[in-house]
Amino acid sequence: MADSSNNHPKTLNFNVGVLGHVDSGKTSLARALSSTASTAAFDKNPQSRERGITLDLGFSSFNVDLPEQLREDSGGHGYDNLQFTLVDCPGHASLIRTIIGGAQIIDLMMLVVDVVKGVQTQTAECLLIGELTCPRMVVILNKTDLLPPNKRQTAIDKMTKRLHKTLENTRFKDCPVIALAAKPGGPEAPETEEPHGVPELIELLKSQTYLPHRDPGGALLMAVDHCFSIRGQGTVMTGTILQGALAVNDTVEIPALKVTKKVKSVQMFRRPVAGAMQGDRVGVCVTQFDPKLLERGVVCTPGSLHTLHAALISIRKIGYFKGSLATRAKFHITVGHETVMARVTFFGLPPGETHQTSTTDPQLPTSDPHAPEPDLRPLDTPFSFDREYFHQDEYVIGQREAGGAGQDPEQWALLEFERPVTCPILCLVIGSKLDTDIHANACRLAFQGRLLEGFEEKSYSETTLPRLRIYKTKHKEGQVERVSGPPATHRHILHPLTPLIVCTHTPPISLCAWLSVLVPLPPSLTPFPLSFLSSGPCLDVSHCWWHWRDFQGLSSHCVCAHTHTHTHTEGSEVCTTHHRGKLPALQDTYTTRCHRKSKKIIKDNNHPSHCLFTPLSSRRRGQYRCIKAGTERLKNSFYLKAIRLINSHH
Ligand SMILES: Nc1nc2c(ncn2[C@@H]2O[C@H](COP(=O)(O)OP(=O)(O)OP(=O)(O)O)[C@@H](O)[C@H]2O)c(=O)[nH]1
Repeated sequence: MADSSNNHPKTLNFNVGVLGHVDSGKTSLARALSSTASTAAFDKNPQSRERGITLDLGFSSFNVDLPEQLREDSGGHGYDNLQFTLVDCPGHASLIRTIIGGAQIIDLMMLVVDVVKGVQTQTAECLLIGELTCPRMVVILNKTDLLPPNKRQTAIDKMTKRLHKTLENTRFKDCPVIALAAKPGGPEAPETEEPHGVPELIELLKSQTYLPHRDPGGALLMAVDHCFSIRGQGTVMTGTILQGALAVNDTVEIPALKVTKKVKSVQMFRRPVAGAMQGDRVGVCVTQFDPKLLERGVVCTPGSLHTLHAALISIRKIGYFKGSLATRAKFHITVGHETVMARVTFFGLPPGETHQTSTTDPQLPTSDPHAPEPDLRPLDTPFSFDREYFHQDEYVIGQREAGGAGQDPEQWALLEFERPVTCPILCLVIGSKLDTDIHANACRLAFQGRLLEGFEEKSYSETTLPRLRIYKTKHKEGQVERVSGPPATHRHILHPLTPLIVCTHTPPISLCAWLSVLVPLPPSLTPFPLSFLSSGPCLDVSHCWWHWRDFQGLSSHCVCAHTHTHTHTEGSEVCTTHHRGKLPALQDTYTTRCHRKSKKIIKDNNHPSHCLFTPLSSRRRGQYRCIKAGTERLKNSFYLKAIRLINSHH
């Protein structure tokens, strides 16, 4: 929001992110550009902080005349001048955590490249972050003073060409590249040494500006990057308004601490204002709040943010990531303004199905209507609890060689956070492997996505998660042991000739699946009609979530089938109940087999599970190892049952 006071000119704030590899000269560049450097940006002296409401380290600004295109473009806004707020991003691993919050309000990115070293690992990562968050970019080739004067221009031209080639397949194709020296002579040079090429850069930046999308509507969301107290006034939180608006006397919430505070005053670059809106950098003064409680975080309209234990996101792999994206792997997830570890489960549409993708979701933020559209296709992908999804052991990559469009199929992921995170719905999510060696020359950013659904309850896995219907395909084969008539309980619903086929070599979970092999004998043994199989009378598929597909064949020797089953335990529970209650024949077969196998293990000293059957020293609790011992293997129903059997037979 522009300055509300009539005494001051109306200023348009334009946020410029300064990103690049470590030591490429980002801070030097921000320093060279900033005429109105805030005290917090370049002067860490606490006394200077107390002089007024200042901004956090890394934020500085400078004002210029309103460029021509904004005069024409500004419609009824009537801005008088333009303020560039520079967001100088840190290097190293902390970059990703810090920048994603800030990057969501960056209107333009300056990618700083050391002209001698060229594109380095982190340059590429910054480029990716820019692609995800920012519509425009300018590349700065810094440290040109290090090039020998006679070869300088040739080297700059060569590097510019290489960069254009690198950017060819990104949204920043044909973006401007400018060469300069932010601090000629390096650290040893005197402070008086003038930077080279800065006026040209300012002109270039002015030419690249556009009227950014600023909307005061909706709930307030402000990213706080610094918090400190001013004696006699209160506590000041400085940050950027990411969404909505803020005014003096508003009540705001600090969701991480679950407290609400009244806004006493608001300042923008040391000038008091009545209010501010999306895109503005502000200092917000509240009373009776200990600044030590909040270093970084968010402030919002009370009740507008949610604390999530898990979330469903749309997902797209970042092409440069070389590692695997496997289900159950852990990633660093940056969601909103927090980074937390989470376990990821991938899922997609059932094979052969495609989604109706909406490419114009009105809720998705777009900063610049004139900017080239990024490929947000998978991120827009709607999700519904009403349909079934297909479990994926890993992220599926599009088949480029097979003549396909080359795009990855639409897919989603379930994120289960290690600790709860507070964030808005539909916010950007970035998954990364921040523990990868920073010198490994590998991209640490693994995937991007958009948060579609959040699970706020701690017990989400029992309450809301079962609504998510993901199925797996299983292929099982078993020998037909015996074909007999149906059990008495089923006689009234089955054809008198219905056989019961008992199969061997089926582990407990699939034993449940084999219950479905209670089918009437077909006139000829193969093939089975699908519709008939999926509505088999043995199991009520609508309740137990077992379906049968592609029944491949049945003979007196071999049964072969594909099943798909939901991954939740509820499905198997129901099946087990069926199994125990209604099919004694199968139950007996399994019991006999368990007993036989456990005796074999007891005799075999070398069997890996032999130790589980060691007699206990305490005779009170049974003869063999306590079944509640809790090892991973004992959770398997075979061992539970086998030990119970052995104990009871003793
Ligand atoms: N010769 C020369 N040295 C430069 C130039 N710009 C920056 N430097 C030097 O490069 C080093 C790194 O500069 P910084 O501005 O701190 O780099 P940075 O990218 O902000 O570093 P991080 O924030 O730690 O990633 C310093 O020693 C600077 O003096 C330049 O134009 N020429």
